[in-house]
Amino acid sequence: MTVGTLVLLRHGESEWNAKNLFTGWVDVDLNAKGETEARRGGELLKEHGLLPDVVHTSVLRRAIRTSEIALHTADRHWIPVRRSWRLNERHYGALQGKDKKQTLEEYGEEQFMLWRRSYDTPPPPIDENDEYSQFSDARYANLPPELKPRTECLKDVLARALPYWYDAVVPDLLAGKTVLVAAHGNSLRAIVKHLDQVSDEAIAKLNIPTGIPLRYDLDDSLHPVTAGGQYLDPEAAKEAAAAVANQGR
Ligand SMILES: O=C(O)[C@@H](CO)OP(=O)(O)O
Repeated sequence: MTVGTLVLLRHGESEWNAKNLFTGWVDVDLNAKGETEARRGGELLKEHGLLPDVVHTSVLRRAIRTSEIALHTADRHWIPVRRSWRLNERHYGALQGKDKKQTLEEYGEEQFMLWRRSYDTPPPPIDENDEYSQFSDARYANLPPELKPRTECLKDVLARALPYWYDAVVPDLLAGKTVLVAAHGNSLRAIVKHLDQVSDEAIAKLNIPTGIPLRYDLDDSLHPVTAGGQYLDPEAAKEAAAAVANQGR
């Protein structure tokens, strides 16, 4: 059996990444740098001959637009698209809209990093009527209330992403396709944790840079041939991942 190739792509820099605000499910757009990163992502796909047959995205603008720009650049704008809230960024609860530096100063390093990177400590829940709540957003109208998050830790993200992974992404991989998944820092960390069987402790140290495609070749059991996959621009990925790790400082 030939298993297809998986390409993970975190959206380019968003308006709120640049302002250093916790974002989560808030539907902010890419900024100009993010659009450039998305184009570069598409060029890398083209240069490496890694041309997606199908794309899966979250229902958030920054991932959708990144995939569109990258695919347009790679001349693959015509491939089938599927979207799911299950690929959304982690819901950041009451931290959505808050400044990362101020939050670090107010709560201290330990609490800040527990909220940002621990596997199972969610931030405080958001109030349904908060200006940054998505409780009444039309795109989630058909979700039963118990599935609509008020906050999420990475463990929650993995639990809601896995049904989509197995129902929608895996069948494409098993059909031998090159599958692009355009999503977010923390939803991609959850998928990487699952693929590479990263421990709950080690996942805290893993950061995904914006706009650089991460290639995974998988064996018949869907285990990565190379642990951690391969960034199409490894040098840029290393530098950009360190910058993500240092946000708030
Ligand atoms: O704000 C967010 O939604 C995420 C991704 O930008 O931030 P962090 O890297 O702090 O988890």
